[in-house]
Amino acid sequence: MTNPLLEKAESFIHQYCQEMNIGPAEKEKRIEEVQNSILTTGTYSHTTSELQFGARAAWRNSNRCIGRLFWNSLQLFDARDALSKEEVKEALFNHIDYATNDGKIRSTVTIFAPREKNKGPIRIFNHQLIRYAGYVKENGEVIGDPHSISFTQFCESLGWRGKGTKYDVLPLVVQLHEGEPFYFNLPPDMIKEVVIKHRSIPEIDELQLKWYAVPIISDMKLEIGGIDYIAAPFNGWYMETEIAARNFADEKRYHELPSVAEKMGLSTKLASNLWKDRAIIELNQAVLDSFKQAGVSMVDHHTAGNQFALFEEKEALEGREVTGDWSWLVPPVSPASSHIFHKRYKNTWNSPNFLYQPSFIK
Ligand code: HEM
Ligand SMILES: N=C(Nc1cccc(CNC[C@@H]2CCCN2)c1)c1cccs1
Repeated sequence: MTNPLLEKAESFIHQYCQEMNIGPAEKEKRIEEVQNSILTTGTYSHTTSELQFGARAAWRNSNRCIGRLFWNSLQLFDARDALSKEEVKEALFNHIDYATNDGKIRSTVTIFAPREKNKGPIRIFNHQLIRYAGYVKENGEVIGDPHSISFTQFCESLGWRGKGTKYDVLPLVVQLHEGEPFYFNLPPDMIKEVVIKHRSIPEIDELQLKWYAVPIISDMKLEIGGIDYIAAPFNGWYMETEIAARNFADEKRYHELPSVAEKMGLSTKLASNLWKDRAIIELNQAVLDSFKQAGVSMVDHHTAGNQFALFEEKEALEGREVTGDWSWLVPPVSPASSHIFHKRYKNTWNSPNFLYQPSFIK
């Protein structure tokens, strides 16, 4: 009778030992340790070194990520012993502080305890550690980020109240061992934000747009060698198109293109005026300039594409095939100007990896 966890564990240890140049004797010893643990306790625990390699390999295997060139420089915080509210809060604050690094962003992952037997582990309910609230007013008007409406309502059901502005930072919501979810606000001075201004179109500044500096995904599961780390927040830095061509531009997000076009003095009457395209380009330019001016790390979509090409070359030298999800890898601005557009990628899913997990909101 094959034990699925045993197979995944052995396969991961083989990969770890191969890539870390660990000899056969030490490998066999570790394999035996893991086998015994699984057979006696039903699970096993990673060494910190295995955890660090596993998280880096998971980033390297993330098919939808254009930023993978730097996979081997991911910083790990091992928070598997953080089991109380205070310790979890401390670990999350430490992540935000360390990653932000006053704007010189450091790619970081914090890994909390995995599911142990029946003890449900820690679960973070936020999509990202820093995210703006979304509200629907009586008259149906939406304030803030529409993408956050349901989570904002959930926070309010826990007793949280926002100011009701366009940029209210949501609280962190955590559940410990299947207990009642609890929330806590982030100290405002911990959250770095960038006000968006344009170098040569000052009218755009009048829109008073801003965005937070560090994207920290907190709702994905990190799977390593058959172990599911369901709380493993990770961050990199933004590619400008994410903010300027999606978060601000999508009709179902901040829907700012008509206002940007109007500030630019463009007529929005005819689609063939390409007013949307002109607005998107100037918004991308403003986001890039503002982040640079603020000393906050960010990559433009051309540089990111070139870095991805380098990643592909390096992987080929290592004898690894790059897997990818073309539809996510191509940037949403000038896609055909990127080499990615003209290539195909196998979208096979390798382990370790980051995966979606069922959202908690009922
Ligand atoms: C260092 C700078 C980084 C940049 C510029 C970058 C860029 C991106 C972009 C633009 C996306 C598409 C997001 C979207 O369209 O919503 C993405 C997806 C992704 N990235 Fe990266 N990334 C970086 C670092 C990281 C790190 C450190 C990790 C994990 C350790 C990571 C894991 C992922 C994953 C798992 C996805 C897919 C998310 C999903 O399926 O929803 N990335 N990345
Ligand atoms: N630059 C980043 N962007 C990013 C990466 C993964 C996932 C996401 C969020 N994707 C979902 C959003 C929300 C709707 C459509 N896009 C953003 C990073 C976030 C964390 C590490 S890198």
